[in-house]
Amino acid sequence: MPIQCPPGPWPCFSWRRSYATVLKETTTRLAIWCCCSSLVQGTTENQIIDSLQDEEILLTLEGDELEVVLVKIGGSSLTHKAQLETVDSDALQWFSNTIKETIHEGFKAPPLDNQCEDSVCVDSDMANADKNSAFNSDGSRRKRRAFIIVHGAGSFGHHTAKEYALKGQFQPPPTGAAERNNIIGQTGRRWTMQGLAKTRLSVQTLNRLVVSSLVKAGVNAVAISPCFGIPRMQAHGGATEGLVRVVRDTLQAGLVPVLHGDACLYGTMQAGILSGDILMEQLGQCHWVGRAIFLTDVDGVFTRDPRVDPHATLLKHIQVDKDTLDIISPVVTVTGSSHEHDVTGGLKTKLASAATIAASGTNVTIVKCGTIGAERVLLAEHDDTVNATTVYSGP
Ligand SMILES: Nc1ncnc2c1ncn2[C@@H]1O[C@H](COP(=O)(O)OP(=O)(O)OP(=O)(O)O)[C@@H](O)[C@H]1O
Ligand SMILES: C=C(C)CCOP(=O)(O)O
Repeated sequence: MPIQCPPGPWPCFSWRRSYATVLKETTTRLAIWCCCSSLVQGTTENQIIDSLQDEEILLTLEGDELEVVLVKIGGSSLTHKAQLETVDSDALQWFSNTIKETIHEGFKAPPLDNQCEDSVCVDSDMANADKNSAFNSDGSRRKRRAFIIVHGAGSFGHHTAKEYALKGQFQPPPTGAAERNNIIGQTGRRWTMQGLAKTRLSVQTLNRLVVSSLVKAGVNAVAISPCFGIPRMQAHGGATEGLVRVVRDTLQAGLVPVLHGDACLYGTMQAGILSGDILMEQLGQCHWVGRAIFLTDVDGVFTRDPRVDPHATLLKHIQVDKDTLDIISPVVTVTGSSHEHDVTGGLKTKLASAATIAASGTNVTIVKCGTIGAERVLLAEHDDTVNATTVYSGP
């Protein structure tokens, strides 16, 4: 059968970019092969097909194609940021219930009326052909929602990090002579590592609360602790391949990965803080991630910090340049977090991560946790009437 190329031109800058962009616009493998092969000179058909096989395009579960949604619940919403190690139980409950209501059944515990004996289970709803069909009534393939969850640290981490002078890191660590110049004495090193150990323990305590709440709600969630869990993950990130692989394997098994900002090594003898916003940036650029959402404690991005300037107005759309990552429009002043213990840069870091994700072709929304608007954003049912900020790349 002749292969029909979808009409171009496609916005391709490199093999990777073209691959990712086209994937988000079509789910037809042959069309992808066709577009890419006509644009990437010197790449043979076999190389392209090998590459497609290496990086499986579609994620499916129980026969359904998955729409993978990457969501970060910020520490400002999940905790009372000013009070050491205090969770906001209402926010956590809202989050777990909302995820349960919006996720594909395949990520949930089986219904109570299913019968399982010696690991062999009979699905009580198996008889319902429509419910279990991989296709919609119009013949199109069913797409069901999967979530990758990242959470911030809030008062489980930022307080301790500040006490031990651990900072958010956004660039790779210095190496060679530059690193040797930074080497601190044994006492300094021990103190820093004590800070790392305590900060990590604190945020892992929150992670356990989040995972417990999701599991209690009936969601099959598992903790993935990035530093020391993902080989070579450091305070600035930098282990994207391993991270992506673990997250993907988890989803494919029908489990919801729950990651968190973390305290990590930075170089060989230093420590620093890996913000959940950096994890969002690393995962949000994957070609199989459909959307990214930041749930925070304000309605979205304002012209200025709304906690400082009551006249600040909400920006519903922010356009970023896909090459420079600069904000094209409108004018926005972002400062760090208004919470005094924050060590990872507040909204400034979030917006930089959002710009990078948007430039890779994934739409990003920033919205207030616990609101109807947030529920609509999670369901992809929002429009301009919802108070939220969408970050997208252009022109
Ligand atoms: N232009 C702006 N628009 C909106 N919020 C802003 C702006 N400038 C600064 N902020 C501040 O950013 C804060 C949100 O960032 P913050 O890092 O605290 O969120 P978070 O992701 O929920 O927390 P965490 O980093 O602990 O996970 C808001 O409470 C607000 O005060
Ligand atoms: C302070 C720690 C341990 C992680 C910070 O992650 P963030 O709250 O997502 O910026």
